[in-house]
Amino acid sequence: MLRIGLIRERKKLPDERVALTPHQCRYIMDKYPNINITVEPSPNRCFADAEYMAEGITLSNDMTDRDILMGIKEVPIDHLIPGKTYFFFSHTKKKQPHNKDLMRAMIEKRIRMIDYECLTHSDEQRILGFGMYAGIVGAHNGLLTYGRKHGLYELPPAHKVKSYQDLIHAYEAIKMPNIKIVVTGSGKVASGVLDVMRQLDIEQVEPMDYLTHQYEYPVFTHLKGGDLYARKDNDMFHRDDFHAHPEMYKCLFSAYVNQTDILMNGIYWEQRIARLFEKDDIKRHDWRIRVIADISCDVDGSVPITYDSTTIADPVFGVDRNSLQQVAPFLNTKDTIDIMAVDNLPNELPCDASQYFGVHFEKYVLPEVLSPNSDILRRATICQDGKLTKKYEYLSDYAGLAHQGSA
Ligand SMILES: NC(=O)c1ccc[n+]([C@@H]2O[C@H](COP(=O)([O-])OP(=O)(O)OC[C@H]3O[C@@H](n4cnc5c(N)ncnc54)[C@H](O)[C@@H]3O)[C@@H](O)[C@H]2O)c1
Repeated sequence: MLRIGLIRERKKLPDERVALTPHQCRYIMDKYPNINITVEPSPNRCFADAEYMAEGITLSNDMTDRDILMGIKEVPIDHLIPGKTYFFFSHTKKKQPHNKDLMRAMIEKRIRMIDYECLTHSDEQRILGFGMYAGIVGAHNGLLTYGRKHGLYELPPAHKVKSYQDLIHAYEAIKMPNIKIVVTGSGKVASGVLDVMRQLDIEQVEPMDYLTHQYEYPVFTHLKGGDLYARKDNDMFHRDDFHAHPEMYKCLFSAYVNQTDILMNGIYWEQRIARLFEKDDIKRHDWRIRVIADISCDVDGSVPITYDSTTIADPVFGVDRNSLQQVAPFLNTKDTIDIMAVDNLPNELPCDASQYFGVHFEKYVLPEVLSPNSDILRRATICQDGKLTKKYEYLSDYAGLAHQGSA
């Protein structure tokens, strides 16, 4: 029997998401009679304890008999049960300073840590994530902000509705003005943004048409790697070369700033990659962008006027184009740009996001959990038996292990 426990989220601002919905727990227990799932009660989860009970799932505050414990965000150190296998987003693989103590505690408590973020197919594509819902909510927030800034239409905030379906319903009552939108990125975030574009019947056009035509209806163009970057020496784009040597590439976004009303940014970004524009560019007399939904949300990153991340409660700030200073949002003037930079977007639609996550866990990860020798789990295991695994030995200093043999 494999005993799984769904643990309660305990971060200061508790997350409402959960790895498996009540219905998914029931489905898994019916499909695999050798799996038993118990749920730790929680007052904050988007599915009530009673919904798990209604599916015949046991609730318990005692998780010590479980083989595998599944959460979403970092588990507080004093709640880590020694020797257990945990699945959650540990945010340790980039040596994030705020999780150094957690990393050390996991080693000390001989935890087997399997990080959702590190679960990949053999081509390195991630198996699990909430990017799709970050894209959906981020695009929605961007459109909401544009409507409010210009007094054109009102949309309900995503966290005030029950599901994405309710947002889609709200779109039926909106006639979008003939604006132009750029969508950047090629991952799960971008697919979420594209879904919202489709739901609103916003027409997709090719980048060249976008740059050279004006339309009587709303349009968007989708800029992927080759549309956004070119090698400085020969103007070419090769994906693998770009990933290996991003500093050799220049960004081509400048051509779009005088043709775009909303930028929906969903790119992967790191310091070596050129920004989409520089701060002073927003002073350009032909600058047209009024709203930026910075879903990537790298502070001072690809969007240099993302001065800070924002919250679900207070999602938007303005930036004055002349002073470059932060100002109030929703001012109906050409002199300001509104930035939406919420860093936990999927939490605005926690039930839908959890459902999406659980489906992928059940399809692609659970069979691996049941297999005696899973490469997928091996690659995603950061530590076990008091040691880092070979792939993560580069975390030795961070984990407080001066020099170790691999687990
Ligand atoms: N604001 C939020 O709440 C929120 C939520 C989820 C994700 N995000 C952010 O959005 C961004 C995009 O996320 P996603 O889920 O679409 O990512 P993803 O993993 O689905 O896609 C990343 C894409 O970037 C490309 N890429 C370019 N250079 C790369 C490199 N050096 N290494 C790896 N991939 C590279 C990949 O080919 C891939 O297509 C990320 O920065 C992520 O942190 C924000």
